[in-house]
Amino acid sequence: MFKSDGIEPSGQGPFSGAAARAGARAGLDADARGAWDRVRRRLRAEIGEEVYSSWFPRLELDGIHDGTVRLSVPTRFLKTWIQQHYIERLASLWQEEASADRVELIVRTAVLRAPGSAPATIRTVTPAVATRAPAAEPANASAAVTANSAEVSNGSPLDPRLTFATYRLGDSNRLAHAAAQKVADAAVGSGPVFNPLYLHAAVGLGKTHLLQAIAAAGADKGRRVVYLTAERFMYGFVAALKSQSALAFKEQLRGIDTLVIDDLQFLQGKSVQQEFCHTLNALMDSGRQVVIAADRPPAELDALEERVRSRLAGGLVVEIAPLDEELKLEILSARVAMLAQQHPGFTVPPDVLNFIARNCGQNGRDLDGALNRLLAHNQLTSRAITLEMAETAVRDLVRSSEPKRVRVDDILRIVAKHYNVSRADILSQRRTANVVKPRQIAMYLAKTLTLRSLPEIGRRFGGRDHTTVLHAVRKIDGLVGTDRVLAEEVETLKRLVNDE
Ligand SMILES: Nc1ncnc2c1ncn2[C@@H]1O[C@H](COP(=O)(O)OP(=O)(O)OP(=O)(O)O)[C@@H](O)[C@H]1O
Repeated sequence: MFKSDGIEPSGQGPFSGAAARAGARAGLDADARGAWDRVRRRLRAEIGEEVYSSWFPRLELDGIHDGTVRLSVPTRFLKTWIQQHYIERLASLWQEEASADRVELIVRTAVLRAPGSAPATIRTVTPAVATRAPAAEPANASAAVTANSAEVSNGSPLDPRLTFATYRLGDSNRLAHAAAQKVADAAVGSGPVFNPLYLHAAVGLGKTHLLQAIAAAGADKGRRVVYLTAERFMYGFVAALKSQSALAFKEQLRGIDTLVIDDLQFLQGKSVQQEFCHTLNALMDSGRQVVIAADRPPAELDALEERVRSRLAGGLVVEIAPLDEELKLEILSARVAMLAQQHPGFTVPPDVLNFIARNCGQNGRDLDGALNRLLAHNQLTSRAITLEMAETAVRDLVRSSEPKRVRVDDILRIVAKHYNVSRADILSQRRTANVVKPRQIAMYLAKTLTLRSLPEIGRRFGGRDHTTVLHAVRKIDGLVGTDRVLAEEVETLKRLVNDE
């Protein structure tokens, strides 16, 4: 009996927690590594290079404990596929090579991925035509695995929330948005505008949102649009090969007007890549629009063949940069308005939105997570959303997005040294300008870089009232927007504190 329990549990146990698993992986002993090498070699020999390179390169051994082997993959889709087709085989290989009596297969969380590797995104893959579908449910991998290749070539469903109307604009995404809008606005039957349009960005910065907006707008205009994740393309092609319907699969894909491929970094396997390349060429050569997103620029898609990379780089390549604070606030406000439609009375005060924008991560998904947390607390406890409540509700999210915890003591020491005053000066009641400025900056840093509440910071700064801290935070916050020299000083100090 082989168990598979989905996403990494966060509970206790021999395998629990990111650190434990990272440590387990790093600390695999020579026996485990040797057995893993042999299992892989044998599997590869049995199923052939082609199939192996489509499904197994991202399977990792996380550890062996009490006779149980734990393997992980980055997506739920891969997990389901391997679970359904190869788990028995993997189990008997492990039994033979390491006398293991159990194999567990789990999905690695984004936090656990190896440095530089692709994020563990999970996409809805239920087969459907690329027209407006009901709001996407969480990934339905088993539906994908039982789908056939023809269903795949119809594309994945679109989330009706991801449209141009709900996409917020800032400096970091203006160009990507303009290019996407131009592609979507092109008259039906006219040639492609930029081909391919290639968007790249780190996790959660809105690539899928823009891609789905293009697909939805195209479908609304009557274009035949197919939106697929690279994984789904890969699955469709392999399923078509198996059922000997590859020709039909290719023809269906080549008969569309717009092909939208998401998460291209996940495309793997030589023949899958070749097929992708043929599809790309066939579509582009016959004047159809191709739109692609990935987590890195074409030149850095190391797993892809050079000719695919250069074809991709030949269109318009646009990066979406990290969200700045203003854009985060825009996204948060729009999201609150959306949540309020489903949960009348749900409001989030501006200071809480500011706190989340500053402290709860760098991307749209982090922001969604923080707001969902507030909503849950609000609904479950009936407590109004205040800054204090938010600090408690999202405390762990703040921590996980900070590389390390910053201490107020470090801030005091670094700021004092920088402005050539003593720590005692900062904590004193003196109000001369040369002391007031560093004190206010230190309070601002304490509020923005730590989890301390205003009253706590007041206490750490010589027993001051929380309104004094609030005044300082607001003042520096305002000055940072208008005084470039001060903004640079504050940035330097932040770096010094974070490097501590
Ligand atoms: N500019 C934006 N306006 C509105 N919502 C946004 C914006 N950018 C990101 N989001 C929201 O943030 C969340 C994550 O965005 P999305 O899934 O598009 O990211 P992604 O770049 O595709 O990430 P991944 O690389 O993990 O696939 C979504 O809920 C999305 O709607």
